[in-house]
Amino acid sequence: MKSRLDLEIDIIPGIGPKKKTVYNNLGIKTIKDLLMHYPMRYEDRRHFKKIADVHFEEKVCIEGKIISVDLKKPKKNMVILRICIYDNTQKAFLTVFNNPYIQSQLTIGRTIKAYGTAKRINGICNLSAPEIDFDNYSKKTGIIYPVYPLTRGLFNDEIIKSIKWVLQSLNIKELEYLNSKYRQQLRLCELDDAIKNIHFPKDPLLIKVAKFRLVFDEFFLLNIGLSSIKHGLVKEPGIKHESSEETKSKIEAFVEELPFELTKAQSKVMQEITRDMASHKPMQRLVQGDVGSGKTVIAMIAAYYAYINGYQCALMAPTEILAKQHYNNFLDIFKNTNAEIRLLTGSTTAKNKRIVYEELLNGSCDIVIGTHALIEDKVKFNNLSLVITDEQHRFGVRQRSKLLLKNHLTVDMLVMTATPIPRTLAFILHGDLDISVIDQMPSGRKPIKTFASKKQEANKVYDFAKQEIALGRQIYIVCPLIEESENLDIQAANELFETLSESVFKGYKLALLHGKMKAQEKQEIMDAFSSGRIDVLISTTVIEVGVNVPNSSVMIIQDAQRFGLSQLHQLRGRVGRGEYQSYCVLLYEGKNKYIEQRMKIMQNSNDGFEISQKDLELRGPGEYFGTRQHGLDNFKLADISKHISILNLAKAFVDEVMNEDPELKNEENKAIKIELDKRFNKLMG
Ligand SMILES: Nc1ncnc2c1ncn2[C@@H]1O[C@H](COP(=O)(O)OP(=O)(O)OP(=O)(O)O)[C@@H](O)[C@H]1O
Repeated sequence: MKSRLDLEIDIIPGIGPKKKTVYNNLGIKTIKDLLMHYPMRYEDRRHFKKIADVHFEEKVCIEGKIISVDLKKPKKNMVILRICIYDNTQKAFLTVFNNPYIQSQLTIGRTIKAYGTAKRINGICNLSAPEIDFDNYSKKTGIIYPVYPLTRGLFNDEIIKSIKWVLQSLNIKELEYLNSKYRQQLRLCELDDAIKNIHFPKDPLLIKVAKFRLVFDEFFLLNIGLSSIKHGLVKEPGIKHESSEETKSKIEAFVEELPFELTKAQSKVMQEITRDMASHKPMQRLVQGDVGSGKTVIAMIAAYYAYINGYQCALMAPTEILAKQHYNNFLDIFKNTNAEIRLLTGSTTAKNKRIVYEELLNGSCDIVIGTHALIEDKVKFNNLSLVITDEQHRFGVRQRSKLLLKNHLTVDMLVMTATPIPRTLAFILHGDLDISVIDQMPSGRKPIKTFASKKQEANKVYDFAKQEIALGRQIYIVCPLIEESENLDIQAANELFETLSESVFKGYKLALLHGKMKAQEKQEIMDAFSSGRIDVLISTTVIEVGVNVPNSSVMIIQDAQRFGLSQLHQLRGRVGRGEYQSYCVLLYEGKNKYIEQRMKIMQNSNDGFEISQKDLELRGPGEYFGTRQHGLDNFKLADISKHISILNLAKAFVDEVMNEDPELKNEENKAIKIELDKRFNKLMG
């Protein structure tokens, strides 16, 4: 049976069709939505002050007996009441404009309570347009008063009245979905109490208790939802890769032949992946690592493992440049194997595409590397066992699950991301994946030296860059993305390119790279830069994603104040990839504490995880994660930068419940399942 709480809000007295539309504009359709429209702040109006003790310019509650009322009509349609009250200490004036209701209630000697900002007029306390309580009037004083997000045509008191009606007339106990055993274990209050107290708290402590419960709910439901997706997707058994001694020694030999020794962190992640691939359960693993921590080689080992088992592997990169780069790296590392490796991107000619399609279908191609071109319907595999996506950018969980659903659910899936996010948060963004972390850099890397410099000092920075060029190195100069339009952005890059070619870098080999260039043109420029034929590459943020040119040693970022810290860290990671000491110069403009603080963080830390944690704290989750859907924007109270401990509690509880009862079929979890089905989609946006 449908609960009355699921009914639309127009069952509430006073909400007609017009008001209903106004509420709808706030996203409030049902009674439940209304209950979840939480106050954005509170005014503590519990205590009354004696008029003699009132500080001016403060917001106060006062009460006193009416001793006189003065009525003025300065204009047509304007009535001003000046009510004089006295409380045995002093008198005060309440100035009320155009309020016939109050006017009708005023009798000398009656006690009146008011809340407002106290001003001193002629030495006497005056509250202009105060909120007034008579004994029988809806309370505005003596309470903690909730202040709600509003919209045009809706007043705070209307919301208060509507919510009060719901709390008095309907049974909100039925909202509870966690049994008392769980609540006790988690030290959570009951949901109906949380809702009552978040709206009408008698004590500030009760707001805390209520918030704790409601924040927990948001984290818990999103998380258990993601976890259910994971369990739902892995119902079918997957491909079990052979894990015999022979296979193991083949992998060891492959690793042995790499031009470097794996770091401990890489070895650990390799173990995690090969263990997943050797099991029947389809792998769904995310590899997180700082820029340059060596994720690609991990992908190669996984691909090799699939290959020696006679299966095919597909690697999907976000851009053509990256796909090509991976392709070349794979060709190099696999040169002593017989693996057939192909590239498939948007710019592959129709003829070559047909050939690759054919080879994938008949099984003669072992490893295919490409862009989104790989998920076209025409691409059919002979015996695919491993899909690797190099995300670089964060995809929403939903997009990825779509991608998975469209493809082969039972194949092993490896996701690589170069956007380190705080460990505590990774499971929210990637809650549908198991997570491996490469938390160590290859040895011998010299940490990049970072400097922040005012824009006016750019010429000094360019001189330094020239010294590096003289040593045989190469330089990146990054122009900011101008938010309003990509065209402006390109125009700015063009202008910088023209100016620098004509002035400080006259006689040097400069090139420009931006997002709107044709794929082939971009590729040619990147090839020229990779092979050392260009000294200075001026680019928009295109290069943020994973380009590897070990000879480049200086990264100059223009208008660095416009970038997020994580993005700056990503950009910086384009240098320091080879044997040379590398530098990153942040050219910035503007003077404020916030900018300087950010520049300092970049100078002091080279750790992507730490930087992203700071970035999150400074910018808040909304901006940090951008506009992509991930469920976080839809939290009402939960804030991942503030509520880490509640988040951890929710996560631990999700793990506990899902380990015991992954399909949420047990009696005690049935209500959770119902709540999840109702609320998860809302949380996912
Ligand atoms: N264990 C290692 N020892 C030395 N060099 C390594 C090691 N692992 C990887 N490398 C080298 O480090 C460089 C960066 O590796 P890779 O491109 O895989 O990094 P990444 O983690 O994908 O970085 P990004 O996210 O920035 O693309 C490459 O030139 C690679 O050959």
